[in-house]
Amino acid sequence: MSATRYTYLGPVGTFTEAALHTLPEAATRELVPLASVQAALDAVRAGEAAGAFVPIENSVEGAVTATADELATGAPLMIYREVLLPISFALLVRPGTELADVKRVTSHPVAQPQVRRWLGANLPDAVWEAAASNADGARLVQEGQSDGAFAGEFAAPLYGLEPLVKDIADAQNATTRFVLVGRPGRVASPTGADKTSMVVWLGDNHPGALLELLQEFAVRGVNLMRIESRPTGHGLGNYCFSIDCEGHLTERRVGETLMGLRRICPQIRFLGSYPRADERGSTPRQPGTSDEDFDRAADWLARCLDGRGEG
Ligand SMILES: O=C(O)C(=O)Cc1ccccc1
Repeated sequence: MSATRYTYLGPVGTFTEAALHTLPEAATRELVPLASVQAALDAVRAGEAAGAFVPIENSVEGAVTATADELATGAPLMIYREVLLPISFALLVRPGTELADVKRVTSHPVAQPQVRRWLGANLPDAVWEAAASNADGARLVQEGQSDGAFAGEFAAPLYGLEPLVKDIADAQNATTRFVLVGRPGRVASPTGADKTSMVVWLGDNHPGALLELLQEFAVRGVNLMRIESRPTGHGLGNYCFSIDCEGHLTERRVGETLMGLRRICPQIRFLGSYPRADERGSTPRQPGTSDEDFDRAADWLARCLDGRGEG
């Protein structure tokens, strides 16, 4: 086991690698590119690496399903950090290629919806093929298996390619979220601007089941940041919910929410509390939801037992 090794979605030149380098500790780690999210996570599960850095969510396409599903149902892992990276693509080609020569293009599937309109307008007849990552697409172009790769401009020199078109992004401000994942361990102390992730399974299918789940957050003033349904794989209509909320597990309102979910749901997986990467502060606290409010209520309850519950 290497305590200093981080795996990531490779090969070299992915956006994932660029995002990883924004973490200060990356400078002192052995960074190992692997061919898939699964391989990166499995290396952590096997104890061959201390962390895996992988994409999890995109502001245009939504969940990176390979990551979301692995975290929900694979052997347990936890999220320790997140990084947000604005993404714009360059069309990377072999030197000398002109736009008219580009018949086949490639990218990671999550990138395709971000360049779809550009493709329709500029290369309507080109065939798009999936690559294991955007940098792997660049490698496919280098090897002649494709003519153009949508990837970071920074990947071009790594694969002997040139950016034929730069700044391709159907949606302005497209952002991808990446996470550093490790084996389950101690949750880092709260920073004051934290996020908590979990996966929750609903029990029997009855009217209001999802509402009951959401109420656990609402009554404690916990703001949801993301909720996404994912099929459980056990037949049509069977879903679990991948949820991010504001706050840290050590906050009473968050802890009590998770306990509430634990009581009403057949299964819940805590995925970590970690510093949120966006600079926006938490939404204003609802009255009656601070740690002090919870403590005062607990004190009052104890006093009730002694007949001192008034006031
Ligand atoms: O990191 C990469 O290059 C990837 O292939 C994952 C990805 C896909 C789409 C946008 C950002 C990152």
